[in-house]
Amino acid sequence: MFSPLQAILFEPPHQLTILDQLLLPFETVHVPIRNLQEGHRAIHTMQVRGAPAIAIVAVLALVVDTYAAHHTFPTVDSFMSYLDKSIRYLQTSRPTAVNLFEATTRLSRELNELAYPSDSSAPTTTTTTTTTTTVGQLKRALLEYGQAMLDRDIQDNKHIGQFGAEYIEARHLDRQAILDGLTATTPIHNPTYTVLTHCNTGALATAGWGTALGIIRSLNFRSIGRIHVYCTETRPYNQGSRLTAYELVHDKIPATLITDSMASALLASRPMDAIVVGADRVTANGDTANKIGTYQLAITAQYHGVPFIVAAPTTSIDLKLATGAAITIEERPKEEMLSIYNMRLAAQGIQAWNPSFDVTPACLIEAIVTELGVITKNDQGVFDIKGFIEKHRSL
Ligand SMILES: CSC[C@H]1O[C@H](OP(=O)(O)O)[C@H](O)[C@@H]1O
Repeated sequence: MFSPLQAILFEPPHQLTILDQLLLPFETVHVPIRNLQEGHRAIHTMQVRGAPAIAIVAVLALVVDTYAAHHTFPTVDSFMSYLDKSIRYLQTSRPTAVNLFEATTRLSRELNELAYPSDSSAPTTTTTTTTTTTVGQLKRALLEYGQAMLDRDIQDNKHIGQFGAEYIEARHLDRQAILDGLTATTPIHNPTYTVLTHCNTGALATAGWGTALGIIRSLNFRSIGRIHVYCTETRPYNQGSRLTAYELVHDKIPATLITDSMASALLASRPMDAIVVGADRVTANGDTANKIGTYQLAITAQYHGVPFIVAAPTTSIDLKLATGAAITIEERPKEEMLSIYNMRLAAQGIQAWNPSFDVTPACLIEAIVTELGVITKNDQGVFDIKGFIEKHRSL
């Protein structure tokens, strides 16, 4: 049974259904995903979107496809060959978010290790019994991998929410104390936290709770009645006005919608505890690809002395890329910018540039909130993301 903010419903092993986000908030329509092609199309057309959500839908589309009654695999090799071809196809759906690539690459590695165990490490014995993996075991492993992605994402987001809320509370006291000349330990009674967010990074972009919006949810839970959220429209897909506003109203979190062009004027007009955004791909140095408009929010945050915080599960971190210069930025059809709901918004004949993401350099980012904790810059003023992950994964 779908809940109102649920983007993905998986009823293993055969049924995957998504909420068609192109129609929100005006219509609630659930769409079955029965095979790879339908999964690829749902991601490519942005019926489902959000870096974590598209990775989960891609893998679960592969699950329901391989479990389809008509789909038989006579040998392990035939299954693995189909898996490899399917993963390459799914990876063509959208290029910028790393989550889909990370999830499917890890899936391929794990299933190959299962299908073709390397016995080279096995001790030599006089009588060897080789246990061959069956297609059924591989399909089961694929199903469990997809289910684990759903479960892990929600847990990651709850941790991100907790770490991020605590960080903003601490910064609020620090900032308030500085503003009032008080010591950082001076209790500030009845603080009101004001945060600005961009795009949609909530339950609709993930398996639940959300990343940047997950931080806002956690902050709201801890400070009921003492938070006000500003969200940008996020043209041209309007993730903010259509999806984030929808989630904030659903959760009864006090919030105000602004146009993208109002952000600097907003920061100039009132105190802002933080700008909190999501991420599609964070590179090893902390450069972050996120929804178009994020970069200019980071610039205005810097100018106004407002903490700029990125919320990113480690599944959105790409340590293979040294900097953001190497990130592929998706360009969407210009028609998505020139019209809305089939209504033309611009003069006929005008050209349009429609990049779906931009890259915010690490120098404009104060903190990266992950499920392992908050990454801040070291004494050299840079992020050591690899070192942070290795340290916290070993704990
Ligand atoms: C936790 S969602 C991360 C990221 O994905 C969104 O992009 P899109 O709506 O195009 O899939 C946006 O950039 C969010 O910040």
